[in-house]
Amino acid sequence: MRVLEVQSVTKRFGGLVAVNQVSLEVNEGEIFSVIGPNGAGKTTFFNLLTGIYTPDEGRILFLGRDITGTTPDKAAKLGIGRTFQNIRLFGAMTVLENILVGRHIHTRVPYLHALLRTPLARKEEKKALEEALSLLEYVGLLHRKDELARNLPYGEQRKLEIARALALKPKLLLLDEPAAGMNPKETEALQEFILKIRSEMGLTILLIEHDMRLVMRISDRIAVLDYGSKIAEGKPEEVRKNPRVIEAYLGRGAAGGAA
Ligand SMILES: Nc1ncnc2c1ncn2[C@@H]1O[C@H](COP(=O)(O)OP(=O)(O)OP(=O)(O)O)[C@@H](O)[C@H]1O
Repeated sequence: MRVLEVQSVTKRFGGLVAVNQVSLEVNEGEIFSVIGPNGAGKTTFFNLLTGIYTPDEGRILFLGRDITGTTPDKAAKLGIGRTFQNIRLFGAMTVLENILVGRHIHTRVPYLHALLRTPLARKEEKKALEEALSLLEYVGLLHRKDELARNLPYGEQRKLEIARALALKPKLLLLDEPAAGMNPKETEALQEFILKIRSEMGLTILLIEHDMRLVMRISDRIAVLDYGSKIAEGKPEEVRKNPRVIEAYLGRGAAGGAA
């Protein structure tokens, strides 16, 4: 089944074409990576998928449904979860509270019930709490549940951010540079974690990542953006050997970043 179908999507910022007629399809269960030198348009592309930006041209279909120009809230409700390049946790809230915040859109208690703390509201709250605790246990952060998010080691903050996205029960998970700032050991653990949630939670994953080792190991397919345009797509081995991809990276020199 096709989870995501992007048809010739373009996004301009004034005279700059940040995403230029990009098309791609992602199938159920795939780990699909979007790579490219700095400024290639990767994050803008994610922002188009999650309704932060509306494309100037093109269409986006999610599970066959046209979601072009959706809002971030609706995208989340439909089943698109994401994490951000710069960790966006609520630092002054506990680990558990961060998960509960992520989950609230699935709580179906009418406002008045919540306000009056009716039995229905209390039942929903209990369910939310149980689910949050079991998610924390699943990702290995249960022992941290009462700690403030900002006091967690970096690798665990990243994990918590992913867990918060998982609390929305997404079908498609967008990870924007999850390995950024991680040491090799943390990156390896992250790799195992992504593979685990993909298979055990039946997720489809779209990944932006600069760590080429991780990308090459984990991806089923890769699309390469350069100056907003897709210049290559294929299996890791095909992309690695593609002369246009090599040129795009080498052309930017060492300052252009590794991905
Ligand atoms: N809100 C915005 N307004 C104007 N220009 C923007 C905006 N967001 C992104 N851009 C520009 O669009 C281009 C693509 O940026 P984007 O952040 O999508 O690239 P990226 O591939 O994610 O880069 P990086 O790997 O450095 O995160 C860049 O030239 C950037 O400066």
